[in-house]
Amino acid sequence: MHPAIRALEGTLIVSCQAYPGEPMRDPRTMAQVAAAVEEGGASAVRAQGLEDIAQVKTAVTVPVIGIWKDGSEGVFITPTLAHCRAVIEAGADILALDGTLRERPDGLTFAETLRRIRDLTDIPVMADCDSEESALAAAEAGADIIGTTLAGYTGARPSTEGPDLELLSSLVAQLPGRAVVAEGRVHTTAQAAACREAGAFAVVVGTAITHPTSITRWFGAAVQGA
Ligand SMILES: CC(=O)N[C@H](C=O)[C@@H](O)[C@H](O)[C@H](O)COP(=O)(O)O
Repeated sequence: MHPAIRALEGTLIVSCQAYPGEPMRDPRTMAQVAAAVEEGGASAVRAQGLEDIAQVKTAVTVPVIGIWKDGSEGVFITPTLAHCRAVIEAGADILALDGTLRERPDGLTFAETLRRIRDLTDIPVMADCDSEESALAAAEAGADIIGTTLAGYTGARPSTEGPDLELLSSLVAQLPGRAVVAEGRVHTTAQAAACREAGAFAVVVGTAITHPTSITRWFGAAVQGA
């Protein structure tokens, strides 16, 4: 296992993202958020977009997992080899990309994309998967981190209330010694602990830590519903 990945075992990774048109959508803001979660003990941060990656890199000492979301439908998380190259050039320490079996805009498979990335650099790669099939294929192709990031977002798996623990447990059992990371809908500390109990190598939390609009809505609904 890559030493940078080994260091993440048993830790919390925090995703720092703001969405198009939102008040916090500013690379400087995301860099401050990233610095704040580092102070809280995040072992790595996940940043979206080339400017955010570059700014976040200046604000933290922990590894930056870089993605580039292009669009919001189909394959949109670092969807092509060109996006991968740009994320690497922006300074990401770990490259994350769509790890599903869906057709990609440039026609390459995940495995072909990974092979081309390996020709360029040996930085670790995280596959954002949506199912058992895609995760096993990404592992076979040599991804350093297998994430459950897209489970519940592509139709391959139902969207569970919290993290997809069934998928997580199954991957942990089938991929011993590999970094199977829980990501997606981890909204409470209990759910984060449940992911570790299910064998997650590490846990990524985004919305519940770094997206105040969503968190406010959750609390607002609780207050109004009480
Ligand atoms: C499906 C998709 O586009 N997921 C994205 C991936 O980077 C982000 O929007 C999520 O916030 C991230 O995965 C963390 O998940 P959560 O915010 O649920 O803790």
